[in-house]
Amino acid sequence: MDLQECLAGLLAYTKTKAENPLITSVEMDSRLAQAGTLFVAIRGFTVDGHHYAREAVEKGAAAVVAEEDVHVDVPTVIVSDSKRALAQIANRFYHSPTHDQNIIGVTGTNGKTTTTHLLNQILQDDKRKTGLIGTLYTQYNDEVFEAKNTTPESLVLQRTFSEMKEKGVTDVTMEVSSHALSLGRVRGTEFNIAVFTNLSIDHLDYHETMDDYKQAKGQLFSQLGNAYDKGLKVAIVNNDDPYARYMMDVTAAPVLTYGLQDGGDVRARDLRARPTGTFFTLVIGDESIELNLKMIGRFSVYNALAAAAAAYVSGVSLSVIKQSLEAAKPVPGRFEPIEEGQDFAVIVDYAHTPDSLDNILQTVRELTERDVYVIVGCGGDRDRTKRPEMARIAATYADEAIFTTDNPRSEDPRLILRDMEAGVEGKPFRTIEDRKKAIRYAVQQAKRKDVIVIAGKGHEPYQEVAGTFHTFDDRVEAKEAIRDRQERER
Ligand SMILES: CC(=O)N[C@H]1[C@@H](OP(=O)(O)OP(=O)(O)OC[C@H]2O[C@@H](n3ccc(=O)[nH]c3=O)[C@H](O)[C@@H]2O)O[C@H](CO)[C@@H](O)[C@@H]1O[C@H](C)C(=O)N[C@@H](C)C(=O)N[C@H](CCC(=O)O)C(=O)O
Ligand SMILES: Nc1ncnc2c1ncn2[C@@H]1O[C@H](COP(=O)(O)OP(=O)(O)OP(=O)(O)O)[C@@H](O)[C@H]1O
Ligand SMILES: N[C@H](CCC[C@H](N)C(=O)O)C(=O)O
Ligand SMILES: [Mg+2]
Repeated sequence: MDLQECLAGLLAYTKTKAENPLITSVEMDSRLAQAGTLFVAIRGFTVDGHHYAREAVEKGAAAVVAEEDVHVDVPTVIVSDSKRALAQIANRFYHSPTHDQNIIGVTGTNGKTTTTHLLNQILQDDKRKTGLIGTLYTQYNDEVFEAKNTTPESLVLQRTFSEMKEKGVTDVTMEVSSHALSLGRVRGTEFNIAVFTNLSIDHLDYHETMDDYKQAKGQLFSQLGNAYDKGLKVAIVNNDDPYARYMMDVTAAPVLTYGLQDGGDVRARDLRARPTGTFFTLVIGDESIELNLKMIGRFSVYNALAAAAAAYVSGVSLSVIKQSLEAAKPVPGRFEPIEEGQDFAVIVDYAHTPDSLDNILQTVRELTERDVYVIVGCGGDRDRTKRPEMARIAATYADEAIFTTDNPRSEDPRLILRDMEAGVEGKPFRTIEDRKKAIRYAVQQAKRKDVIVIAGKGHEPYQEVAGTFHTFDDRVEAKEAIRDRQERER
């Protein structure tokens, strides 16, 4: 494709040279530039891509897109917003890959990874060729690719859709983070279905107010638009969430609601929670079917309903939805039980927001009368308002709350712990800064049938401390601690 064709979607720009070179790749990172690359300079949070334009040209870039003249020997296309231009160029360069795929975007504070996994599984069980993009990985065609972000930058995203399309993928389920929406990463992605899970406190370091956070999430629904050029477009909204009304108001697409209260289009009737699973009647319009979920907790029912609703509007039958949800395996690091033959329970979970912690601890409390140990920390360089809240919730539900380090990143772990401790009034807690020791302590103390919840890091295989990623996996640590205890008791 030549430069002019790449630029066809842009309404206004100026060019420093008239030449029209052949473009063989589009890159936003100078380190990836090669002969024939169109390099797009982005002003980032850390550095300014404009400073790397010269390096890109030295590596062979045939043209540059930038917000100002970068004084290089190849044509420079000057635009007012290079990030917006990148999304349009990427979409053009990869031939609008999402135009003829079924694209389902899931947004919300909690439950995106779980819901997308359930939905991807249902679509696979319906014999579709599926793609999955999210926090854990990008997955299609039996291949798994590492994910840097929950929702990748527009360029990577369009490239991924295009590769998926080449491999015959028809249905793509993806997590859409609020960062992605606010930073324009999904511009150019043509969604058929947008799903809203819930909204609660998180990322207030980035969004500053809940209103701003809500508006970012809302963009997925306004982006659905009212155009029917791509066939079906549906907004699927959790009716029981206080922000549901907003998501419905900002979309012109038809809305399907779900929830546990009466009145939702998709709902769970006669819910029965058991330690082994959750039983309910799945009702969609005037159809209904009995469901035995292996997952526990009301929050799991919400995720199952969201996945069922999106599968249903994608044309999957209720019987396939039932079979798939009943067989669903736990998502790595989400309420994942650790079994090493011990006589107490250990659960690793990714709850790193007040709402998610509240949900899982409430679930655990409902299931046991025995002692509950909660090990939790809070991430550094992230929303500080979460810290006292998460500590308060842990201390409220736990018989023994143990505060520890999560990913301190550039912050002093002791100061993060002080922020947490400030949220606890009149309830006992213990602080063990070293996460390994915190896990070992709880494993050592637990009596028969007690429950240990290790929250906040789920699937993460590392601890990020002052710019270094140290190998650390809660699941591995828990197993080792249990084995050591068993060894000692033998
Ligand atoms: C705050 C934020 O969102 N940062 C994202 C941003 O990085 P940045 O702005 O710091 O980029 P930068 O390093 O300043 O680089 C600017 C430009 O210069 C270019 N460059 C840089 C160096 C060089 O030698 N040559 C060069 O060309 C870069 O390629 C880039 O185009 O752009 C990068 C590329 O797309 C992202 O990977 C990165 O996400 C970082 C890793 C991150 O932590 N993001 C978090 C906040 C995030 O987005 N999280 C959400 C999930 C949150 C949730 O739901 O819980 C997510 O979707 O992942
Ligand atoms: N529907 C839900 N409502 C509230 N909490 C939930 C829900 N589903 C899962 N959780 C809790 O939130 C945690 C994170 O779940 P999940 O990874 O599915 O969410 P996410 O939205 O993808 O999170 P992230 O934005 O960090 O990627 C789980 O480990 C669990 O504790
Ligand atoms: N996507 C979330 C993950 C948080 C996970 C938690 N372990 C932490 O480090 O705070 C974030 O980047 O805010
Ligand atoms: Mg996720």
